[in-house]
Amino acid sequence: MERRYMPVVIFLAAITVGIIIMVVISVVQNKPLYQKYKYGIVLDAGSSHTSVFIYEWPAEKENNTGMVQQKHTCNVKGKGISSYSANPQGAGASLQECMNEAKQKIPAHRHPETPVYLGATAGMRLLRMENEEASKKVLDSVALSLKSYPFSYQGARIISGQEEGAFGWITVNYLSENLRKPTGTLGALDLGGASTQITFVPQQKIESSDNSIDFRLYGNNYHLYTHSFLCYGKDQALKLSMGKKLESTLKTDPIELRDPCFHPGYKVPRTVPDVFNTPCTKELKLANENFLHVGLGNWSQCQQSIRKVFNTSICSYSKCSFNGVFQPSVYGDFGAFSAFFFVMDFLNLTSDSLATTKEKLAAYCSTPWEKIVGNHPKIDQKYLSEYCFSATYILTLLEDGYKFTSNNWKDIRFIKKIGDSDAGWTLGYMLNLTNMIPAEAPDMPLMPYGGYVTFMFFFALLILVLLLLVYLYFRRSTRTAQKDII
Ligand SMILES: Nc1ccn([C@@H]2O[C@H](COP(=O)(O)OP(=O)(O)O)[C@@H](O)[C@H]2O)c(=O)n1
Ligand SMILES: [Ca+2]
Repeated sequence: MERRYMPVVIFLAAITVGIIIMVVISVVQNKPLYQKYKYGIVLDAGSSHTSVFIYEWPAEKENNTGMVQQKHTCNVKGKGISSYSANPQGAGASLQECMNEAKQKIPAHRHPETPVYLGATAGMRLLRMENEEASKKVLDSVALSLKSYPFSYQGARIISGQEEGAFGWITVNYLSENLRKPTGTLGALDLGGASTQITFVPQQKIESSDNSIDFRLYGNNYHLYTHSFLCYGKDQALKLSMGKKLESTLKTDPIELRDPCFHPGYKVPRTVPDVFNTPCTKELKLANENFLHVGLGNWSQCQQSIRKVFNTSICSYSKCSFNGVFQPSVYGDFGAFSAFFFVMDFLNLTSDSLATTKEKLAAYCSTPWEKIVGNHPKIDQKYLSEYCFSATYILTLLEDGYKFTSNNWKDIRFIKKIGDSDAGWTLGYMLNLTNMIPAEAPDMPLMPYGGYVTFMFFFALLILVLLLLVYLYFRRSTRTAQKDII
């Protein structure tokens, strides 16, 4: 190589090394430490069963929207904790299997800093109404059990219906990444076994303070309408509805409850206290008698009978849903989860118009019980027998109760999960209690990380090319100058 080229080679090499060092440093300096995850555990102690949710999020990004994800769920075997009122120790013991699983799923060095919350919903609200002492014992028992694990125990309590509704709303909007954008939010419809919640941002004024809840999240104010109807979860609603029918048939002998919400050919002996063993039906008199529950399979009669559990004749506000509860007109899109999803998904009714949904459901309800059992031999007959009632209840609640119409029926999305995380109140509850949703928007870097590295690389490359061009230009002009001199 000619000697005179040496400075150019050294010059280019130095620039190349410089660029490499610059890019490497920017990558190392700004690389998010994705391997550092934090964890949180929430137990959803529902009326029918308890589920344990494990959430995880990258440690450095905990205040960004959409970063917390569901890592694992575990369904506790057996019924909900409220079913242990006669044997409170059993409630705590029932959690052991899932909590041991949580110990396996979360890295041991994170255990002491991992918060554990238990929130009990409508089943425990009902038990507290019925027998406060027993509900305390059950909560003490689950608390004692949770404290025996190496996690950071943060409490076991009965959450209010407003919390249940509002945190369900936060969950679905956090997961859909609606909270930092100017786009609208998603209303939340949650159907449990013992209560049901409706939560959305209304267009009209909220006339009752009980139904109003305000949040400031990521710099935006949200003024939410929420209501939780105790006794209007699908299992308690079935008791309400059967109770009403029983009242009018108890005089007949032999007692036969001819029920349009059950399939033709369905015939099951039951006892009257089975239906009246809840505070939801307490005003109805209790008689220790047996009756035969007989299915008729008539959808429109079923809907008529269900309408009787909604009192729409009283309202002291400008408008009401039912039972004198204020509700502004439903507005915007809604996510309908938990039993709304389970029931409608089982019947393949999640994507039809309201009219088609009714037609299909009417055909399903009138299908003989024998045929239904034949089509689903593996499903527990208790659950299988209730789908006609449950779906008819869902339609009646949404249409007659909440006042959805055939026009805005399509705005209801029946969902189980958003991404990998279940829709439900638990995620919102944890985000709130760990202060993971800041009131003000956190400062964001100018551009996303990947964009930043790419930008740095191409900018450095551009400088290199420019320098090279400048060098070549000067070399040529020097040569021309030298020629001119010669
Ligand atoms: N795979 C599943 C799980 C639950 N479910 C029902 O979903 C409801 C869940 O209610 P829950 O136990 O959360 O009760 P609440 O305390 O929320 O009222 C119950 O009626 C269950 O029977 C279902 O239909 N299918
Ligand atoms: Ca629930």
